[in-house]
Amino acid sequence: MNFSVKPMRFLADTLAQPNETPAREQLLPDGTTLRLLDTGLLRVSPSQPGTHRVLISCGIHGNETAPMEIVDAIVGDIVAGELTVNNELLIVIGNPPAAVAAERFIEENLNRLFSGKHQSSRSLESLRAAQIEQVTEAFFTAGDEPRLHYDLHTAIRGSQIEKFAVYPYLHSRTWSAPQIGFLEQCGIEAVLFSKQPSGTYSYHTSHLHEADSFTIELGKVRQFGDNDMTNFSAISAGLRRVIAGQELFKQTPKSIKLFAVVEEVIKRSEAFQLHIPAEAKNFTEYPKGSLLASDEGYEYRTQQDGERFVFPITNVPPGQRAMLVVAPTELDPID
Ligand SMILES: O=C(O)CCC(=O)N[C@@H](CCC(=O)O)C(=O)O
Ligand SMILES: [Zn+2]
Repeated sequence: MNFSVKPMRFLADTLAQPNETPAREQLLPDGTTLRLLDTGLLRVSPSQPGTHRVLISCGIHGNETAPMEIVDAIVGDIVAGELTVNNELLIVIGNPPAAVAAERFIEENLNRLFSGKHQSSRSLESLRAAQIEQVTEAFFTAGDEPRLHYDLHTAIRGSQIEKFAVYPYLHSRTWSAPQIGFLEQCGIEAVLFSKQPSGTYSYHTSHLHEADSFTIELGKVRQFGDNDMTNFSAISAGLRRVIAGQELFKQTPKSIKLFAVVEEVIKRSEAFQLHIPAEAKNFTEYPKGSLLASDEGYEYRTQQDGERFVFPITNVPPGQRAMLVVAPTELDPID
């Protein structure tokens, strides 16, 4: 272990050595310890135990740069002594080689490989998913505090609702009104409730570790340096409150929009087609009976007025999700 006093530059160091960053440790004057476990995997421990164990991840898709810049600014402030850490923290930059290549992934989509789905291949992303699962398990099982996971992303398309969260499928657990209230304070305008298990990182931590977990979409994908960081002040401030132990999760949701996923459209074959304009934005609304997607022996037509599409994509292997269809839901998270 290298105990060098050279201050950590988390994102720059990660991108400089995306396949192998030497482990190192840095002790701050207030007793906080930063331990770089491996490339893009940083554990931060306060000198006193906190109330929560907090996982913040970004760069699960390498071209989603704004989340990495948000997280890097947070780490920079911790290192500079400008943000006090009062909760155990794990920070993950998911796919550094893809970030260097400015690509969503190198061999396959990392965010389809969690919950053991990485076992069926030996791709770079499969090995990384296995490593991230191990580090996550060690982090969450090291204490009994409630577990939180915010997985930050940006979207391929523009969106009528720019900032939204995906609540992973909860099985028999119920959603957390204080968490949705917190997300609303962070500038998140809508929450989508998933209806089935998936290979995403947020589903993995939610299901296996019973964390309050979310995929958080913060706007459109842009290159490093092209992000308007003022656009992320509410989420940055919220995450900083959580890290500093100042967030009490007392806020109930007020006007955040809620959507249920009514259909997860899977690409079945190379005949798969989307029937939506290339420039149409996420959350575009369609009347009942509209054809949104077709494939061999399959059509998806909207089942009710007001259904909207999210994350449409044709360029995925057969068997993978090609689109979500969502509809406003009556669920009242304040109950
Ligand atoms: O814009 C897109 O099409 C994809 C943006 C993105 O990466 N979204 C996540 C959502 C994960 C979830 O459903 O929780 C993904 O597709 O992995
Ligand atoms: Zn993403």
